[in-house]
Amino acid sequence: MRFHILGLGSIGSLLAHNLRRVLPKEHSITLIHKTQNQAAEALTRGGAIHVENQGLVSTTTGFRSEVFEASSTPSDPKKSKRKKHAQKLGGPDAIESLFITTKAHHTLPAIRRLLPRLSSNTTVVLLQNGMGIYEELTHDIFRNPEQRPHFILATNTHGAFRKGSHNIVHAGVGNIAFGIVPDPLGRNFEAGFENKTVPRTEQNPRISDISPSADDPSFDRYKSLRGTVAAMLLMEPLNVSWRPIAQVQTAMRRKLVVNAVINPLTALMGCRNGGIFTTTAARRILQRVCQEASDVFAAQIKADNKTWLESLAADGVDTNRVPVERLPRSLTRSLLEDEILHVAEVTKGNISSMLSDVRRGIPTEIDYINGYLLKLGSTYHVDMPATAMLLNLVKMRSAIPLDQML
Ligand SMILES: CC(C)(CO)C(=O)C(=O)O
Repeated sequence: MRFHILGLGSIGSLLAHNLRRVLPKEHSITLIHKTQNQAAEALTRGGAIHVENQGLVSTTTGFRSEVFEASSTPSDPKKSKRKKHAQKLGGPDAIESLFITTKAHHTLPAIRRLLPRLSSNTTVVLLQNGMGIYEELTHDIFRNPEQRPHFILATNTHGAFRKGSHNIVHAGVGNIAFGIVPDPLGRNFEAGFENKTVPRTEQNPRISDISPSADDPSFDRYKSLRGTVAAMLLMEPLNVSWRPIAQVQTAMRRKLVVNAVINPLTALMGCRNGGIFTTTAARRILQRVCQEASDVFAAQIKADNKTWLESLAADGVDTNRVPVERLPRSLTRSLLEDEILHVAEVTKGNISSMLSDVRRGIPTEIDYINGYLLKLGSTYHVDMPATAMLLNLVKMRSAIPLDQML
């Protein structure tokens, strides 16, 4: 199979390295570089990725490389026509499995440029900070559910940073949890989790629920999904697990709130993650944002329940006995606070991604973090003044140079 990785920051490179270690050589892994310069630079280093973990360095080679700028410009109609043709034939330009680890705001433009190479047989894995990217993709690009690629949503707690362009330090070993977005054609990928014939502890996901075998008449449609899930589960050093999509969404919401507090505060204060919660003032902000986030998640769940119960009632079901979803305990204010304090402690030496973006003068992911929460707030009529204040301050921090020594 052919795997492509878009976004070669620390997490993208860590992923590429671990994939290369577990996949036999006949499966190609292509690193999509942003510029010719970056690709050339990688080549001078033999195309290798070095990962340091507790002082031990391991190296992988054998990657293919592509340049995003040159190979994917949609303004060349001839090229794009060729690619469409190649893709129809399952040719070398078609992308089978695409891991996206770029900044959230780069996703849409990147997907637009790769579009001629994607089809409903492709699998796209979104492994990024922030939320709302999948919703934007389906709203703006993949409007027809039957023609969209398979999507895997993943959340990551590994800590890694770059020490030079292809040297990555795997500083904090965490985990990656992923779930598969339900199939528009109705195949139940999560049947294994719901198997009532075995005890709860044995209700595990099964690759065969994606596609039983090569005899499956729809094998081509699900081949890349099957291959991508299998490859992800092989990456043991990254502690990858396949979970029900609802659980992954809860994990993503928790991570979102972590990022909605730690990232803006560190970017505004210019301190490491461990430096923020040393004052009661910071703890007050922490409590407010967690309360707002918890309230908005509860309002969203309540509204979803209402819509669902109304549709059941319209079908004549007695909805008084139907069990409804409740706010998971892990999304209550106090557990969100505990999680944020824990993450700040275990990543105390980190420079957050938002502080790093502000320092480099590049756009932050604030619109996909606090901005996503605020969109939920306006949809479900929940006031979120502390979340909004952090968003506005980060926008100011990006726009106005600090320490002007007036
Ligand atoms: C968890 C945290 C805050 C670690 O630095 C992070 O995800 C980030 O910096 O974006």
